[in-house]
Amino acid sequence: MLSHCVKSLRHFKILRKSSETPWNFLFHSSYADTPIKKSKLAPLQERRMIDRFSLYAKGGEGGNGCSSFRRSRHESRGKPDGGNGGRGGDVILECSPTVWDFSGLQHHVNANRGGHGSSKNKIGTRGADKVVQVPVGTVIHLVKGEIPYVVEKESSRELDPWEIPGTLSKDASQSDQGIALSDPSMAENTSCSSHAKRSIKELPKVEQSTHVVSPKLNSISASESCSEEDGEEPEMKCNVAELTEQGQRVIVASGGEGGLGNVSTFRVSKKPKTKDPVLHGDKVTEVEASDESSSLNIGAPGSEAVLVLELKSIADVSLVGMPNAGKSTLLGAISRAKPSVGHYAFTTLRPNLGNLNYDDISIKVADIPGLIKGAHENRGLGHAFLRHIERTRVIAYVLDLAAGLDGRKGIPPWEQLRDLVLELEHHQEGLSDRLCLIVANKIDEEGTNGVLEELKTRVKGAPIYPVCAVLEEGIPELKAGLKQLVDGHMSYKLKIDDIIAD
Ligand SMILES: Nc1nc2c(ncn2[C@@H]2O[C@H](COP(=O)(O)OP(=O)(O)OP(=O)(O)O)[C@@H](O)[C@H]2O)c(=O)[nH]1
Repeated sequence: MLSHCVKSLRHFKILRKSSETPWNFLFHSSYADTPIKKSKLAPLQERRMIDRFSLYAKGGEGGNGCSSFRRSRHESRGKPDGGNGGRGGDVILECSPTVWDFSGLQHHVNANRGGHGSSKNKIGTRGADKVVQVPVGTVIHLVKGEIPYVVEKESSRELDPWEIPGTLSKDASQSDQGIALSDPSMAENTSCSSHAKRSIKELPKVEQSTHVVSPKLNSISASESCSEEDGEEPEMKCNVAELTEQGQRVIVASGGEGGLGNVSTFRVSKKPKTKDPVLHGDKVTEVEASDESSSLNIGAPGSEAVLVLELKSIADVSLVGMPNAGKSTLLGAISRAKPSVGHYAFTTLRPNLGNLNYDDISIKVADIPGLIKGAHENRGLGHAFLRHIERTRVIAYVLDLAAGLDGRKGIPPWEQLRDLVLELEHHQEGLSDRLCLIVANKIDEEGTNGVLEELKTRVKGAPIYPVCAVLEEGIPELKAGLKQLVDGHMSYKLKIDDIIAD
């Protein structure tokens, strides 16, 4: 009875403490210096995009083979009947359009180990694969481990040059040569992929409707491309594989083979040495196998890989402009996308995608967060978003016609254009050298007609489309121009010399 009272008193004290805690917590949290962490459920635009991610992947260990003997009245010495261990699971990256960035990923991913073999020649179960969903446009760089191999759907098509990372500045023939092993680094890569192909025969199929092909590789040598961005990763092999289509899969770490059961080892060494057989009913289980067979019956470890995943958006057109130029408003006007719009700079924190539907084709447009002068040196939102422009075919420069009008702090549109082109060139030489057009936005504002006329005299080499994104004026003409550029009926490229700035 006394002990019961003591217990309930303790319980009461605990309750009192816990009932105080929330108040203390609220009190402290409201005056805390540290910023409150944003919930994972915050709207996408409020969260910073994670477009580069390091991942350690380990395939599951193979299960051990079993060593067991079956005895019957006629076979007093017993026949081996231990089954093989099951294969370990693979770590697979799968391309999914429902994933935006790498924020939902874990840095360590281990696949499950295979089941152990058992008596009556039962093979261990195959370890479960770990499937990690990554966004469309994920490029894989390899820090350690083997080059992953792609398990692609039958319907997969050949990639266009702007979709293969690193080939943008090269012409198609160069990249073809690269793939045809003109480059020694490629030879190395391809030897790895052929190794992968060899090992594929031993692996069970991941999906019945799939076939295994070598990864899309390019001819950039690892050290060359990695030294551009991160000095601390000198050994990294860049762009070893990429995921560009929904459902595409890449095995980045494969499971180890299962160990052999004594049914199989018996065939390998015809004289199995057994010690101290222990009788379980009509079955004899070997307590200690010979050294040779014991090494064979242990499951092999899974392969390990250290990867860096990088996201490069895939769109046909990217809207590139200074903050507040009206890119998000424009994306909303030309497509059904509903990006956030604000009258302050850097409303857009991650690229928004929209689909532009025509009778015959659909064009994907990406609204790239605002770039400012020095973006390539990580100013503003930094150079992370310049990467997304690398993977688009057409650039639509969105200029704010009203920015430089009297009494405003902004810069005139021709200077905006020059700064944008220079930023692209600083990030990657030749990045601005692709099909483009100019969107002269905010034509509804007073005094912008004169600015537009001046823009036309100062910029040659690319068509200028005057629009008012908020009122959706000039949108049909712009949509027609974008279509003509994308389907190749129009071809304009802008050079820095085509812009006359002050
Ligand atoms: N007058 C006028 N204002 C516009 C027009 N288009 C956009 N705006 C305004 O310009 C401001 C910025 O628009 P956004 O679409 O957020 O600009 P943004 O380029 O996406 O800006 P960031 O997210 O900073 O890159 C908003 O207040 C819009 O209402 C236009 O055609 N005319």
